[in-house]
Amino acid sequence: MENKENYKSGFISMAGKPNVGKSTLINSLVHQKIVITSDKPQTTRNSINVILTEEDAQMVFVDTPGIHKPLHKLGKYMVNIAIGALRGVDLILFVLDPTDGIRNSDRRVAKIVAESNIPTLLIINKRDKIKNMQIYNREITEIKESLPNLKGYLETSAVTGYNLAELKAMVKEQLPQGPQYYPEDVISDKPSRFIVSELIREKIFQLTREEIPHSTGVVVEDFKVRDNGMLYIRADIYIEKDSQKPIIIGKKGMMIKKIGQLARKDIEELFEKKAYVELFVKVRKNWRENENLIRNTMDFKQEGQ
Ligand SMILES: Nc1nc2c(ncn2[C@@H]2O[C@H](COP(=O)(O)OP(=O)(O)OP(=O)(O)O)[C@@H](O)[C@H]2O)c(=O)[nH]1
Repeated sequence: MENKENYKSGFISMAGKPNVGKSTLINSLVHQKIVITSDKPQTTRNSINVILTEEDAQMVFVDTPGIHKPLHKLGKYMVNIAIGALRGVDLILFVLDPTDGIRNSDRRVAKIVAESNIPTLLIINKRDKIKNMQIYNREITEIKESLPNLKGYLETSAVTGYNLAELKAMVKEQLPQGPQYYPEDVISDKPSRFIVSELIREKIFQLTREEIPHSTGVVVEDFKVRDNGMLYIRADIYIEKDSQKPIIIGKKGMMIKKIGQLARKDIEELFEKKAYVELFVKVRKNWRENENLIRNTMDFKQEGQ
């Protein structure tokens, strides 16, 4: 940890219901794809630190699962992680997506954010999709008034980049003076194999529908650089039912091939190396209720990062 004069640093937790754009905002702020996104709610399952280091500040963004009413043990785990990630941070970015209306689910998150008593910026995201902001005035004012530690308000678009420079400036302004927690070249606190398992999971979220994405877990069993400099990755995809197997594998193996191809593209870009990705599908009945398997898919093996 390096101490520099007049240097600012801190941990910034994202808070919001699922699908409001928390992960997309982080990727856009750091100009790199580190955390996964999809058009389906509950994509993020764990908390991940994404680090943005600049001349005068280091911002550690904590991506969190969306806060929702959990339906299974995995969901409870996710919500606990999201709420836990608000403890002890320097700033909360509370993200709303009004395109879906401002609802009780947002008010429940507002209550949790208010109770944390941590300085908060209220972010209205997906501004590019909103024609008339006026119609949300009443609900937004109500949410603002419910946050005793509100320090700022901003409308953004994580997709077009609208107001993201302003957002970064507002974040910096709120951060205390502090040390550089991570070396300059570190972009995430998670090991490579975890990020790889997330990239594979993202493709499943993007390519499959209904209960399939949410029933899937990915564990990277092998991650190594071969003598020829190529990355070799072997991963298991867990599903919950035999009937889901033909869907993940697809006709003549086309679906699993596509998942592997798209994941390989992202992996090669991120690690700047050619990669070989081998995927296996395994049925583990009700794995989302199984503590050990949840940990296997959420956590990671420490060796061979
Ligand atoms: N038009 C538009 N779409 C956005 C914007 N931000 C995010 N999205 C889209 O909204 C969807 C959800 O984005 P995510 O970043 O995965 O949302 P999240 O809040 O991290 O979701 P969870 O992981 O479920 O908590 C994706 O399809 C994004 O492309 C935005 O500013 N404008």
